[in-house]
Amino acid sequence: MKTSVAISVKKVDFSYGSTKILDQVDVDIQKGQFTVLLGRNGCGKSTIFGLITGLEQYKTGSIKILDKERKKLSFAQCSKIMGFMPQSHKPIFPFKVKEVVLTGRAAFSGFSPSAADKKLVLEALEELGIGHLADRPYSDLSGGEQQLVMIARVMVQQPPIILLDEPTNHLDVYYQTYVMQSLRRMCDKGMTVIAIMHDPNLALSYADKAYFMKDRKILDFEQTESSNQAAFLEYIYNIPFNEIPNSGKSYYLPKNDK
Ligand SMILES: Nc1ncnc2c1ncn2[C@@H]1O[C@H](COP(=O)(O)OP(=O)(O)OP(=O)(O)O)[C@@H](O)[C@H]1O
Repeated sequence: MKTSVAISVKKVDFSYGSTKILDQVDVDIQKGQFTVLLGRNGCGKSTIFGLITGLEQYKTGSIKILDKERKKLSFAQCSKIMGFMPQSHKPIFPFKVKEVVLTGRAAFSGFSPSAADKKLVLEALEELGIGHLADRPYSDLSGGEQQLVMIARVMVQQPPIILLDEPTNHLDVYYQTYVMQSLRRMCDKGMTVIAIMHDPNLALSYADKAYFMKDRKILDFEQTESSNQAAFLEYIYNIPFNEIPNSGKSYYLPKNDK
């Protein structure tokens, strides 16, 4: 039976050596939704992405990508289903931006990119508001510009599922908004996007679904058993928050009683 679930994680444990990072983690990522994953530094967010993308191996439990057990998918199959932007990427050669983005098409076009591949590259750069960078050497760009190029590189793969590890961490407020709106539009067209983020307000403003990690588990922001969501955020981040109503939504700011 076909489901509406893009990624299903069931009862997954994971340790680095003797240090347990995930304990019986369960989460279902819905197709066509913009899902965000937050939590304190070192809580295990990138580790979950590593298990989903195959960079790390799970020994217990199950991870299904579009109904297929991830362990049984080849690298080539995974790269057609999932696009992944890791947290850090080191520029080595001074390739032009458009050439770097074109490498995102490699799984489809090999070493002979077509005119259609090149058109996709320029469209992705325009979609992210960085068309003007197309001919610049990638290694000369600022950290934020490089990050936008890496997002474009994932977009041109046109996979049904995209995983982004901190897509907005180097961006100014303008580009943070630009990227979040762009990811929102991609989900509205049917793509599944999962992003690791650190700013709860930015994440909650655009996402359909928010999960937070704490104590080796994943918790659903909507199904918190805390008395309210500010209390839930206090539990996650170990600092008190104020809930600030704003145009029918809530913002959460750390309390500053000074
Ligand atoms: N290859 C590794 N070997 C040993 N420990 C690791 C390894 N990778 C990560 N860890 C540890 O596992 C824990 C979870 O790391 P992970 O990168 O998943 O956290 P994170 O939630 O993504 O953190 P951040 O928000 O800081 O990026 C951390 O304590 C980290 O030090």
